[in-house]
Amino acid sequence: MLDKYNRNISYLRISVTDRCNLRCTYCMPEEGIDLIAHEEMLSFEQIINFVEEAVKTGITKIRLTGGEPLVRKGIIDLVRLIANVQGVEDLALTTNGILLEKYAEALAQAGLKRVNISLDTLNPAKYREITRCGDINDVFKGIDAAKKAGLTPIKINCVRMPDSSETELITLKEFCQSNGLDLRFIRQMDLESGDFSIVEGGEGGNCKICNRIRLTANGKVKPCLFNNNEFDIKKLGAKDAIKKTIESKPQEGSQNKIGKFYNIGG
Ligand SMILES: Nc1nc2c(ncn2[C@@H]2O[C@H](COP(=O)(O)OP(=O)(O)OP(=O)(O)O)[C@@H](O)[C@H]2O)c(=O)[nH]1
Ligand SMILES: C[S@@+](CC[C@H](N)C(=O)[O-])C[C@H]1O[C@@H](n2cnc3c(N)ncnc32)[C@H](O)[C@@H]1O
Ligand code: SF4
Ligand code: SF4
Repeated sequence: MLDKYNRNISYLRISVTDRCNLRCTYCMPEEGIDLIAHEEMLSFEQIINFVEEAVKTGITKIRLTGGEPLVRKGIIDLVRLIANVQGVEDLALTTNGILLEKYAEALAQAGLKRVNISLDTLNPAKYREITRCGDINDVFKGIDAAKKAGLTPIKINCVRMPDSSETELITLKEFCQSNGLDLRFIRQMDLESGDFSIVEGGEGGNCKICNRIRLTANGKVKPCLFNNNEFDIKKLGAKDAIKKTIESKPQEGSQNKIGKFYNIGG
């Protein structure tokens, strides 16, 4: 469906959970977050119903994200259900990679096409510092498993932090080149100030061609990462919520406070 600026809204990001097995310093506080209550989380049935309605309005590309999508119970079944919805052409997932070794093959079998993996450094100690608890070897094993399962092309998302050294980033670049991975640097966004001037990140940073909407884990549809507008599918129904979301999609990102990434499927 075209929005009022003639952009073709074809990309849906679904946050399947706000839970995560890491605590990246730029994303969430060490003590964790106020979690969405279990009974508030969308069921698979509600998600599939939403996807079916979304496809009718022209969505063809779906990305599962979170939180960490691989900690959602039954994620393989959810992938299979979404992959089977007619009209879904590209089904991808963004992950920290920790659980990929365990799930990559099953995800591919279920119909997932590709993964983007977050990795900000190759230094194990720095990795643990950034994620507060992660073992980088799990990510390496996850990358290998994703390659073997054919979840390609694999994009590596690296958030550039003020203290990222050039040497460190060059090492990561070389690692990606020699392993057939596409590396993308993402500028760290200030989640508190919502400073829009630092927005970057794939095509996501270009509002003029922005083609996406997002669904939160508790059923709010959002037109923009930087806009507080949201439409509740539990109140409005999926069809109406999608329509209202597309109608309200801003051309430029709003200056409002950015929502928390783990909540809105950053
Ligand atoms: N400005 C803006 N940035 C976004 C948006 N969505 C994601 N990003 C940024 O893009 C980064 C990478 O997101 P991914 O989950 O890998 O998704 P993607 O870039 O759409 O993935 P591809 O389809 O593979 O290009 C995120 O970490 C954010 O920094 C958005 O809607 N707006
Ligand atoms: C919120 S995570 C969800 C998916 C998964 N847990 C992961 O880390 O890939 C999606 C992306 O958002 C990025 N991200 C989180 N907080 C950010 C911030 N403050 N600025 C820029 N990117 C951020 C992460 O690096 C990751 O690539
Ligand atoms: S960036 Fe991803 S892995 Fe890191 S805390 Fe946020 S949701 Fe978890
Ligand atoms: S800031 Fe909003 S309008 Fe701009 S690219 Fe991101 S989601 Fe689209």
